[in-house]
Amino acid sequence: MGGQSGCISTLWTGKKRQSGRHFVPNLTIGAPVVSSLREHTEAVLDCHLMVTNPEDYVGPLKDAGADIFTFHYEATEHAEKLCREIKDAGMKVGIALKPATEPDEALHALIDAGLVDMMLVLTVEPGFGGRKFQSAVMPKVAALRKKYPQLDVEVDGGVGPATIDEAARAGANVIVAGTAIFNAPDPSKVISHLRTSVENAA
Ligand SMILES: O=C(CO)[C@@H](O)[C@H](O)COP(=O)(O)O
Repeated sequence: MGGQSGCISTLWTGKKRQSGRHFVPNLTIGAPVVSSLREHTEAVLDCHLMVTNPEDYVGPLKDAGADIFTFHYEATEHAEKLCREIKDAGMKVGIALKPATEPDEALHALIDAGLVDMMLVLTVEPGFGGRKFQSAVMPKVAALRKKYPQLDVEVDGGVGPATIDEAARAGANVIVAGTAIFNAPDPSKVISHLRTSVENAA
């Protein structure tokens, strides 16, 4: 979505990494799957880590070929150090916020310092696909877009044809969608719909 910033509108079918360690109740994929995917695609591998100690995964995901390492702001006491480690490893930094987490002064300082490439605003409680989009989170998206026109702002959770316009109007330029795409009779049609909505909101 160009929006105020001219950001390139894109729709990444990012790889979700919901490895356990108690941040979310379910285990899904890990670095070995990312590494296998890397061998077959040039696509952006945007790895959203829903893990308790994200610091432990910088090396494994770097070695696996991840492009974006997105960790949960709630899952570490050392966000600045982790941002620097991710960048030193040659990956982009994403910071994810659960619906109830608002950006605080420390997070704004990280973004202002240029340590954050993307903010992931979850519109569902993390862990499982197919949950209902929480419109109440949109003001957080809009505030981030207003304050940081150049920043990639990603929305994830319950995004589909019925909710994409709301997310795009709020300022999201990176969209994560699972159920809406994988359950669709024609997934490519849904992807085009999502991409068009983001581009039109620019
Ligand atoms: O994994 C999460 C959040 O933890 C899900 O939000 C998926 O990333 C997308 O799922 P859908 O809501 O699009 O089915």
